[in-house]
Amino acid sequence: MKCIINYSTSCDFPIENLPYGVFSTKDETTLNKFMSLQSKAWKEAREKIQELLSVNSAALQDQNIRKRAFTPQSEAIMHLPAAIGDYTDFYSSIHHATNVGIMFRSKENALMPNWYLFNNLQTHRENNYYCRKYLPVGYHGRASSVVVSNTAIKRPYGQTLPVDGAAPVFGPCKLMDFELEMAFFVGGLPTKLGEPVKIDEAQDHIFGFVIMNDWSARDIQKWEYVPLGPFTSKNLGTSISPWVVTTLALDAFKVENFPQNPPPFEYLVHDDKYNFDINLEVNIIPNNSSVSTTICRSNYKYLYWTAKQQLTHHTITGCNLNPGDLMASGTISGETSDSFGSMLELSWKGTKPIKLNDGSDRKFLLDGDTVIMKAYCESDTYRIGFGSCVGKLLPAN
Ligand SMILES: O=C(O)/C=C/C(=O)CC(=O)CC(=O)O
Ligand SMILES: [Ca+2]
Ligand SMILES: [Mg+2]
Repeated sequence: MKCIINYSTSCDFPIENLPYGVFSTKDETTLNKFMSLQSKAWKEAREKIQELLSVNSAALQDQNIRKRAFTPQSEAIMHLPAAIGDYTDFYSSIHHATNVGIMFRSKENALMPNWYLFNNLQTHRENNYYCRKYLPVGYHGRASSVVVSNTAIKRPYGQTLPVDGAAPVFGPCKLMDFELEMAFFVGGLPTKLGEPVKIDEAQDHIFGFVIMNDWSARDIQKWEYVPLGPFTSKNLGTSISPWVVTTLALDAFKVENFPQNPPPFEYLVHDDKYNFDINLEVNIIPNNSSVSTTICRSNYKYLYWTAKQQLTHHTITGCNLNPGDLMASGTISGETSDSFGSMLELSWKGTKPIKLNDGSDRKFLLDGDTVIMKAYCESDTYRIGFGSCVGKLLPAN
């Protein structure tokens, strides 16, 4: 496909991508209505826009029409792509779940039996194909605190337990972290309460993906999470990138699913590929510095559970979905230490400081740090980028 607009091969948004977003010079305030159309309409819109943008199309040859049709990116102020009614965060990377479990609990109790049932004392890495993994663990997050990229995040106050067995203290979070995630927007007609979405229909409700930073206050989390899971440690702000890259654009980058052998319960089984080869990276720029350091390189394909399985499991009890709902993958860590998707794991609870290119080091985030997450797929001929998800950490009040 050749586009009417010139761009370099490293451009995130070629004609094969066509992400959707909302910016303030337009009348459209959210994409919920468009997301609520059914998947054949998403396909039709994409094909029409691709046709209009291709070099052979007559429609945009007229300079006046072009002026009306395009807004320079520099003049557009990006907003959240949708009014997010509900937001859920999964926990679908087995590497992340194991690492956090070891640090929050112990090696023996790292994963709960619902995530992973140990058959013997082997680790999951030795025993990966022989043990049972039951369900995509998740928690209902706080939709009101999801913000668009470039919104600053304030270090929160909270209760923490500095010494096991001693009394908790109240003060600013000392172990501020990011979580490298991707999230998908739910699309299609709203579903009805009491009517689960079948695994074969799940793809019709997955509109497209964004990059997500689930900012996490680790010391607050460790004290508060038992037994209902994370609460205030995760509602201080969750950042997403503004452009929703459609599942149609990602189709060319499908790869094998993570092996699930023996298979999960029938309602979660699907044979088709629904995993994506999306390169992910996290960069940190310290306060008053221009020196960026890439501290993590990971990939969406390391996730154990697919987005279809997440969505189907979410609705198995009859929970209803609305277009514009957001479902996040959970932190995406690979097996190797350079692919861990959080500071908690990269610095192994602060025991292994991370060297930055400006000479400083980090155990957790410092005030003024800017966290920049990027995601892209690459083929020989083009690149499907997600842009970036950026946030600066401000000091506590
Ligand atoms: O208690 C634990 O094992 C950890 C829970 C989380 O950190 C929740 C979370 O946000 C999951 C994730 O991003 O993978
Ligand atoms: Ca998370
Ligand atoms: Mg959050």
